[in-house]
Amino acid sequence: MDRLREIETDGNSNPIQISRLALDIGGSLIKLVYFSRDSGDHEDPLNDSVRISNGVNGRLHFAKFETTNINDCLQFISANKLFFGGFQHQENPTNDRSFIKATGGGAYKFSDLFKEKLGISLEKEDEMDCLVTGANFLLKAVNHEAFTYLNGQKEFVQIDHNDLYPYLLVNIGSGVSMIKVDGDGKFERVSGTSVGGGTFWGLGKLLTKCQSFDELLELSQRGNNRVLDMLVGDIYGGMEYSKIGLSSTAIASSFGRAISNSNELHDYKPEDVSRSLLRMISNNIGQISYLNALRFGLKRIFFGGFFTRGHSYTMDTISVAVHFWSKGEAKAMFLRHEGFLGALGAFMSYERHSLGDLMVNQSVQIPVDASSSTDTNYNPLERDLNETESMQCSVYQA
Ligand SMILES: Nc1ncnc2c1ncn2[C@@H]1O[C@H](COP(=O)(O)OP(=O)(O)O)[C@@H](O)[C@H]1O
Ligand SMILES: CC(C)(COP(=O)(O)O)[C@@H](O)C(=O)NCCC(=O)O
Repeated sequence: MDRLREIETDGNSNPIQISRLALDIGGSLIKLVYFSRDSGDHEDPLNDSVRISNGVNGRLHFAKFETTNINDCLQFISANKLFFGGFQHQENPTNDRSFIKATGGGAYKFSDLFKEKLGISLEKEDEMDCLVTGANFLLKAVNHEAFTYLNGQKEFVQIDHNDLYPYLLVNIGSGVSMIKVDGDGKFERVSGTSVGGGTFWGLGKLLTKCQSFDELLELSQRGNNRVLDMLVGDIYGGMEYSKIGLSSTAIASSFGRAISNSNELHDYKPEDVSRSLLRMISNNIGQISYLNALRFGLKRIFFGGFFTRGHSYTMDTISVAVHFWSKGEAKAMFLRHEGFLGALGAFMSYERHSLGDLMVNQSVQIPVDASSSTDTNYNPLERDLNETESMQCSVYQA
């Protein structure tokens, strides 16, 4: 519980003031974004971005919990008094003590629970709207947010604000949503698939008996997909099918090898099962994403959602699929704050609904303590699930 205490004080034991909390309660994970004011001592006189007139300097914090452990999340919010960061209704402050902006299906499902346990109302924001707002904010305001990942090489993408739209946003959460984004608040959900992150975690759990998502991902790193996947060469006697552009090592049928012998599930290593599953789902999402990009002539596809978890094999497979099917025409890009798009969008919706009360400074700096995620060797798997991250920013009176 040290972490809970940590965020109640700054390094000098001054209480940190939390203002504004927003939630994205999804099928698998609850994401929290909240803002804490800097105590004056923390201001950096050399940093313009945290010195905006009327500005309140501070940090945006990010945290997540498994939705099945929602009580831990409630306890976290309560112990840190994060809900005082909600807003009072302007029209009738006595009517409702406070409310918090929340998005995702859980904002509906758990509305009564929040009221009962914390005495706060969840003010619901549309999930797709929040995803787009969060993605646009990150792409425009955060340096080194988007990157490509191919053959183990991570390259940050410089975003040209005047040439950002249109793009395809693919959010891989429990399920997958594909959204054509044409501008701020201008978007259309053009497709989706139920074969997503929940499928990988759910099927993987059943097939490997893994106890956690991280364990399943970690297993995949040690697995070999060729044990279970049927390759073109398996069917064509070691030869390629060059006429239709398939090499002998291309996967002809995911898990197809399991039919060619009398092996039972326990005869396969969980590592190999996890690897084939991750490859199958990532490849499928990459392909469907490309097809949707093709439908609308989009060249840039940004992937968000916590399925990717900054994991090399997942991102590599998605990138290869987009590259292969588009013949190099379309580009897959990933976001460092991958799973927090919806929560950020909900966070930013306070200003829209409170008549321009607050705005987030657009020149967000990545602080030293979050810089591990700009490191090309950054491995989120080495981090604690509920670890809080933060970035320096200003919120100011409009
Ligand atoms: N620690 C974790 N526990 C469970 N699932 C995780 C975890 N980390 C990553 N995931 C993956 O992320 C998916 C959820 O992504 P997210 O964007 O949060 O979607 P949702 O809003 O549906 O919860 C899970 O289905 C799983 O594939
Ligand atoms: C219903 C959802 C928007 C919920 O979002 P999630 O909690 O998965 O992030 C998503 O799971 C989804 O888009 N599913 C795919 C449904 C379909 O288009 O077939």
